[in-house]
Amino acid sequence: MAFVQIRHLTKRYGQHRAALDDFSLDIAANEFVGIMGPSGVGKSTLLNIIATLKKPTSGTVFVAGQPVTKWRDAKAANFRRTQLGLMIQDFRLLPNLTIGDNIALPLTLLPPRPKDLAERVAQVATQFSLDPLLTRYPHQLSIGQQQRVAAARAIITKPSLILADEPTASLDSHAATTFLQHLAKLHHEAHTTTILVTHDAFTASFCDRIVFIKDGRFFAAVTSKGNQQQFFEQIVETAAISGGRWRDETIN
Ligand SMILES: Nc1ncnc2c1ncn2[C@@H]1O[C@H](COP(=O)(O)OP(=O)(O)OP(=O)(O)O)[C@@H](O)[C@H]1O
Repeated sequence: MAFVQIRHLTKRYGQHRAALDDFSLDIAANEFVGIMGPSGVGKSTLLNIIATLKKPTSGTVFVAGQPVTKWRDAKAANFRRTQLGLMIQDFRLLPNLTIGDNIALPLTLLPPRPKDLAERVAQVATQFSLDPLLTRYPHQLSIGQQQRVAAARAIITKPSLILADEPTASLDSHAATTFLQHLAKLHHEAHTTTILVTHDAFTASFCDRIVFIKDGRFFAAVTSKGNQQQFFEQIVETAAISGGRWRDETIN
């Protein structure tokens, strides 16, 4: 059984055309899937529904066989806290906490405080090359470093599912590459399942499979055969035939 089963999802905002229109997809355990498509086709809506932050108009998302989109608030909140690692563009570190304390936050907000907290902070800091920065404060870090702190914070709970929405959008190409290398390495070491939304073909080339959405529906999928450059070219070609209004930097 697929780890994430997306079944006939439709989402309407008011009277507008459906943002998602009977969208279905299976994602295997330990798969690293990218969701791509032109602006406004429903990518963020899809991720927010999987994250239980938005309710679908109809359809269901199952995670590990559980109908998470049917759950009420408290159960959904518990799912987000214990199972999900959310990486979003607007990551908000707390300015008055050190980097170490920011990373530890998901484990210190509610008691009990894990006995191995320091080890866990050290471990995720190493995964994102943040070891020398743990006693600094957010304003002393570059945006790329801050984004890696947010990623470390997202994975310290050992989530089974990582959802990332344009996590490299505010980074320059060097910082974005570093971030994606860390994410891909983490993905393969920790055996998580990752769904990443992006409009950028280079970012997408770090994934195992790319699913293209068009007008709220499945359009196409391409799978990596191991060569990142070839996969990148395949992604660019599929993006080009999918049409729509892509952001400028997608296909260059
Ligand atoms: N809260 C909302 N209220 C009304 N319409 C919305 C809302 N959120 C999204 N939409 C509309 O739903 C459609 C899909 O939006 P969504 O943000 O999911 O697309 P996207 O593919 O992530 O776009 P982008 O790449 O530009 O971020 C768009 O037409 C958008 O205007």
